[in-house]
Amino acid sequence: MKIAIGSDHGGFELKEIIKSHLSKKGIEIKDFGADSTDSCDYPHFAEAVGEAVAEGSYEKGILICGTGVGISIAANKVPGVRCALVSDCFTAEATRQHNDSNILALGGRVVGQGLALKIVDTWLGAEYEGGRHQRRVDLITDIEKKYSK
Ligand SMILES: O=C[C@H](O)[C@H](O)[C@H](O)COP(=O)(O)O
Repeated sequence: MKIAIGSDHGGFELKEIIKSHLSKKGIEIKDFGADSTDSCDYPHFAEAVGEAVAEGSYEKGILICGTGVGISIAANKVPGVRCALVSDCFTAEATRQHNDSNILALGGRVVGQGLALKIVDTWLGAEYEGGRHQRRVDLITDIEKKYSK
């Protein structure tokens, strides 16, 4: 599995912890930045990771900012991205099973490191269920197409 990851300064420390955690599991990770805790702008990283996932270069993505809100809003502007902001393990599992989310967003100032890693493992390990959920995912895609140029 190839994972694209990105953060702003507010998510930088958690990004490094997640990278280390996933590397130990043998998961291939591409870091799209940021490279430090210097103040920067989360939409750049959301766009880069969003495009990498939407075009299929990476199967899934992980994005982290201070709250996870800004970076998830920005990522969801990229057609094909279904980015879920998650702060509990139930939602981590359900958003894969029901929404086929392809990017996980976390708040580096919200969730502790231990919970964040549990969320990442749960999200990566859960499978999309399809069935009745596919109709709803297709309806999301229809909205996206309606507003695309
Ligand atoms: O949704 C936005 C994110 O939480 C940002 O990480 C946050 O707004 C950055 O704030 P500041 O520039 O005060 O560190």
